[in-house]
Amino acid sequence: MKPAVILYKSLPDDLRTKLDAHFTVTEVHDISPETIEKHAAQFEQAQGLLGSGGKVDGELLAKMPALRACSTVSVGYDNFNVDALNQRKVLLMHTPTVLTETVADTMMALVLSTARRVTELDKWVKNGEWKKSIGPDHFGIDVHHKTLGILGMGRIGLALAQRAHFGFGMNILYNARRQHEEAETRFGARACDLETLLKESDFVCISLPLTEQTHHMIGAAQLKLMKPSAILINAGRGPVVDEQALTAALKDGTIHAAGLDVFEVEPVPADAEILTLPNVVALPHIGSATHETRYGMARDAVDNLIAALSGKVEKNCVNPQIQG
Ligand SMILES: NC(=O)C1=CN([C@@H]2O[C@H](COP(=O)(O)OP(=O)(O)OC[C@H]3O[C@@H](n4cnc5c(N)ncnc54)[C@H](O)[C@@H]3O)[C@@H](O)[C@H]2O)C=CC1
Ligand SMILES: O=C(O)C(=O)CO
Repeated sequence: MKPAVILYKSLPDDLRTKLDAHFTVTEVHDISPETIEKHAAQFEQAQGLLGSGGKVDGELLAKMPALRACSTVSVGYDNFNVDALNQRKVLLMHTPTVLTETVADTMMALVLSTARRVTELDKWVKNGEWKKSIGPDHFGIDVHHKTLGILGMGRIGLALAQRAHFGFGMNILYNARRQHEEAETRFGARACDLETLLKESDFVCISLPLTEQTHHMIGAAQLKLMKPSAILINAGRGPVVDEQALTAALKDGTIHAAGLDVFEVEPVPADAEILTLPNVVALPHIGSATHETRYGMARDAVDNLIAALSGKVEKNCVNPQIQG
């Protein structure tokens, strides 16, 4: 008999066919309390869980006694209680690598669009405001040869450094818990403490995971250390930045602008004050959202679940140590 699996994200047809070939699949809209109640028997029998978003915690695990593996269609896994999974010996699979370059592209897009006021001036032209050549009120600031500081020098941070250094001749600073030899050799990146990075960077770029340590790592005190001309880019997770403090800093000129792909609450409420600020470029968490990359993530998530439930895990596992 094929193992039972709960799918909570729709998949391209060919990948769904592949999943069906290996498992008995119950597709649900999400993993909300309503869905769990409605499909209680399927959740109870499921050995696998595949999807993205939604909390996977002790409460859910209690309703899934047969669960052996979770496969998230994401690299970030802050919505999973990894300790609870470890206790239950449930494997957690994710999709690093496949999305790295695309997310770095998105971060570079935020760097360019904030510095050169792309979205603001696009609206200005479309609203018929272009009556003569623009003056200093509408000028942007240069990106090339400036200093870009990276918080989270992992896969995405490294891909961003490559673009910034080779594409735009930028100096790279980074703050990390360990020295990153590859970044230093390839891009001349300089390791520094958080305070130095904030003080010296023209662009502070966040590609950090959300953890207890990174929650509100950037608040009012840190924003005050930044140059008034500096721009903050966040494509890691919203709660790494105290959004209230950021809103205040953007309003009073503590910093120049922000480019945000992630927010403390997602979807960000339409009436959030931060969305009213002209010096904010806001994206709806689309860091990895290209046709090619989203397909690659879904493909890897399917392969990851097949590997995990057949005892053949070789890569993409967050907690491989739990295997017997
Ligand atoms: N906006 C979007 O659509 C996307 C957002 N992400 C976010 O980006 C994050 C990073 O992804 P990857 O680069 O693939 O992960 P990674 O694990 O390769 O890189 C994360 C880096 O952050 C560092 N780090 C963690 N805690 C730290 C701390 N307290 N202080 C300093 N450095 C710390 C790690 O040592 C690591 O080098 C994901 O966890 C996810 O939250 C990822 C993909 C898409
Ligand atoms: O992969 C992730 O962590 C995302 O945020 C979406 O691509």
